Amino acid sequence: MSDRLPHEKGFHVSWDQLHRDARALAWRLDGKGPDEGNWRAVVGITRGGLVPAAIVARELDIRKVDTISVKSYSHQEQREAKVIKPTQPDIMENGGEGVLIVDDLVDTGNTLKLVRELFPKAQFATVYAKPKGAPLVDTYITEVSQDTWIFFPWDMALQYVQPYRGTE
Ligand SMILES: O=P(O)(O)OC[C@H]1O[C@H](OP(=O)(O)OP(=O)(O)O)[C@H](O)[C@@H]1O
Ligand SMILES: Nc1nc2[nH]cnc2c(=O)[nH]1
Ligand SMILES: [Mg+2]
Repeated sequence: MSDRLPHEKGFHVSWDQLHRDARALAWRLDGKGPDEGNWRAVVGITRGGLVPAAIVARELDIRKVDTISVKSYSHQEQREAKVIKPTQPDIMENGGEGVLIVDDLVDTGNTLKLVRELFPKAQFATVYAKPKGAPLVDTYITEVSQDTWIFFPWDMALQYVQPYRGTE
């Protein structure tokens, strides 16, 4: 069992909000790459990093997009982080220098710690960050408290809610 449960609060992110926040991340990273402001590739940490990585790659016109698959959670329970699919070998050259690594969020930092060992010279960016993991990210957009669980649009559906004042 994780010592991170239960989460007191929920932060529910819509597709629209995620798109805005991922664009804001791209805006912040624009022109900051080592080669005349450019990065040589974007790597999304699957699965959560896939959508933000695609948005950042589109905004910054980065055509080389790869993935690294890391699994560390089963629903809200944390397990040991494991790489279950690496990137192409050329992405790892020179410690990942010039590579932008994108994830949806950093929580405890376990996932990024593992990926940073593989890419010590890469730039790390997430859309959201919790305080414990925030020092492991170079750039992020929004910080939420450690006792908040972030719900992404792909984990939610529209549904009816009761009005605050019931009709008895
Ligand atoms: O900072 P940490 O405590 O390591 O947590 C952050 C990681 O947890 C989630 O991934 P998860 O392992 O749930 O897999 P998923 O991206 O496939 O949903 C999230 O997408 C981050 O990658
Ligand atoms: N969806 C989601 N996955 C996570 N993995 C670690 N923390 C979180 C979180 O707050 N939300
Ligand atoms: Mg993930």
